Parts: sequence; C-alpha cells; structure tokens
Amino acid sequence: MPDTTPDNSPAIEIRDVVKQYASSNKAEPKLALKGLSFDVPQGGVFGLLGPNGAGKSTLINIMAGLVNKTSGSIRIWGHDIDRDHRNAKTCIGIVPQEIVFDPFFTPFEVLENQGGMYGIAKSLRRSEELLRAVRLEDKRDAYARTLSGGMKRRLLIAKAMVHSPPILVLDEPTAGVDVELRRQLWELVGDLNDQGVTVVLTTHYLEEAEQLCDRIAIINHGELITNKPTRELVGMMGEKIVAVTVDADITDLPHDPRFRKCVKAGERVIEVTYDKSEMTAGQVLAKLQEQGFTVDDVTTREADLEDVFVQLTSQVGQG
Ligand SMILES: Nc1ncnc2c1ncn2[C@@H]1O[C@H](COP(=O)(O)OP(=O)(O)OP(=O)(O)O)[C@@H](O)[C@H]1O
Repeated sequence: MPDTTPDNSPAIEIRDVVKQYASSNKAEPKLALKGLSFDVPQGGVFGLLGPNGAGKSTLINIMAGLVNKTSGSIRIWGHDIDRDHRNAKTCIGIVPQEIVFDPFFTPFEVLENQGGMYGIAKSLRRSEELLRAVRLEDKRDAYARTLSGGMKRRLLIAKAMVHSPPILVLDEPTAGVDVELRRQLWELVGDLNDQGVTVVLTTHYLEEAEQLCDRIAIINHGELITNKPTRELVGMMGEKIVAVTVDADITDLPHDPRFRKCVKAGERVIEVTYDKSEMTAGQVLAKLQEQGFTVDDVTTREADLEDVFVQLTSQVGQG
C-alpha cells in the first residue's frame, strides 16, 4: 500500500461534482450528476446505493478516469484526480460491472500484464499471492475463457488489487450471480477490508448492503439523498410494521390517526405501519379489536433498509 496515508482525511472526497452528458443524435443532453458532494471515510465498507439511472456508474467511471466530469473535484487518498492524476490512480482499484478479459491469457498472465501496466518490477509483483487470495491458485495456467463466471469475477478483483491500492471500488459485483458465489465474493471483500482496504461498492441488494456496509450513501437523479452510518439509517424512521391475520375477509380497513400506513397485504392480512415512539403493537391490536376485527395471528418487524430506501427515493421528484 502507498505510504502517503493522509491522517484522518477521507479516503475519497467528492465535491460539487456535476456531469452533463452531451446530446447525441439519439439523446437529449443528460444531467447525470447535479453537484454531488460527500466523503468516503478511510477503513470501512461504504455502500453507494440508488435506483437504476441514479448516477452511480457515472460517478465510478469518473473516479476510474473513464468519463470526464463537467465540473467539481474529487480527491482520492488526498490526490486530486485532475492535478495529481498519477497518484490518484495508484491509490484506487476499480472492479468494473462488465467482465472483460482477453480469453487467451491465463489468470497468472492477466495479473502479470496488469502489474506491467502499473510499472511494477517483476520481483515485486504479487500475482501468486493474489491468486491464492481469490482462491484461483489451481487455475493459474488455465485460459481465462475456460473460467466460470464466478472465477472471472474473482480474477477481476485480483486484477484491481495488483498495485496494492488502499481503496477498492466494486461496481455491482454480485449482479446476476448465484447465492453461493455471492457469499464467496462478500467473504473476499470482508477479508480485504480486514486487511485495511477501504471498500466502496454499489449494489442492488439492499439486504446485503445492510449486512456488509458500515456506511451508506443513497443517490437518486444525480443528487445525494442521504449519507449515514447503516445502523442510523435503518433505525432512522423508528417505524415498525405489524401484520395481522384476521378471521374474515377484509372489506374495510381499520383506521387510527397514529397509523402511518395501513394496507391489505392478503385476503385476510392487514399490515399496519406505526411509529414506535407513538404507539405499541398492543395498542395497534387493541384498535383493530375495537373496530370489530378478530385477530387470528400477528407478526411484527422493524423497518429495514428496503423500507428506508423506498421512502427516501420516492420523496425526490424527477429531475
Ligand atoms: N454515455 C452516456 N450518454 C448519455 N447519457 C448517459 C450516458 N451514460 C449514462 N447516461 C445517463 O445518465 C444517467 C445516470 O446513469 P448511470 O449509468 O450513471 O446510472 P446508475 O446509477 O449507474 O444506473 P444502473 O444502476 O442502471 O447502472 C442515466 O439517466 C443514464 O441514462
């Protein structure tokens, strides 16, 4: 890892970043990022979430040097990506969404070539060590085209770590992969983070972001909606949901001014969302009984990241 660690400064500093894609004969100009500012602290696993088209890939591609921003600034490990491009680049490893390899290279050669591209002397390269880390040592000399999808993704992570960057960015690393492979990839991400690598990832799997990330930023329509520790974000709404199965088909729903939401979730299931600071599950049930419902069964759950995400992303209008 580079020894230029900036004490306590953020791993990535994003300031007023605007990206306007130019119009083409098919498309209107598109303002994909509308003055985005936030920090990624050192040492954690940071989740970048947002619905399709929110601007996540645009931001990652700007950091990777694949897309030019229109204005604003980004510092990576203290290095400005425009003024100090070379140092900024050595401090970040990026795993792209799409798998691209020359099919005729072996995993060992892929890593050696990447090491060469970063100007790392042969004696200092870590190709064998990285192959072990992503559990591909027995595929060292196989052609990349013969690897399974999961193996290719692991090889991409190793490739992004060839120059030992302190920051690893993964763009949708688990999109479309099966449960077992997803588990393996997250384990790998966890191991790298334990070794001190700051990880930034985008994902559509909110449950995983909730489990893996210690901090989450949500962007929507190119704007930052929130950036908070995961626990705070999930606890933010203080809402609880109680699902009640009643003994007859539902014609009218129960009502109470303290119910945040009350919906029919099945033939005989009513789901009531309420604020924990305003009422208890017992009071919800009492209300239902008072209004003539006979309760057969009850389950409750806390609001999770998915609820928070839906609530926050539906508050901002189309831009
Ligand atoms: N090369 C481009 N030219 C014009 N518009 C683009 C280009 N790339 C992306 N966009 C637009 O910019 C917006 C942000 O796209 P981006 O791919 O960054 O979103 P995203 O959050 O990564 O979405 P996804 O999760 O689907 O990958 C979208 O409206 C998209 O259509």
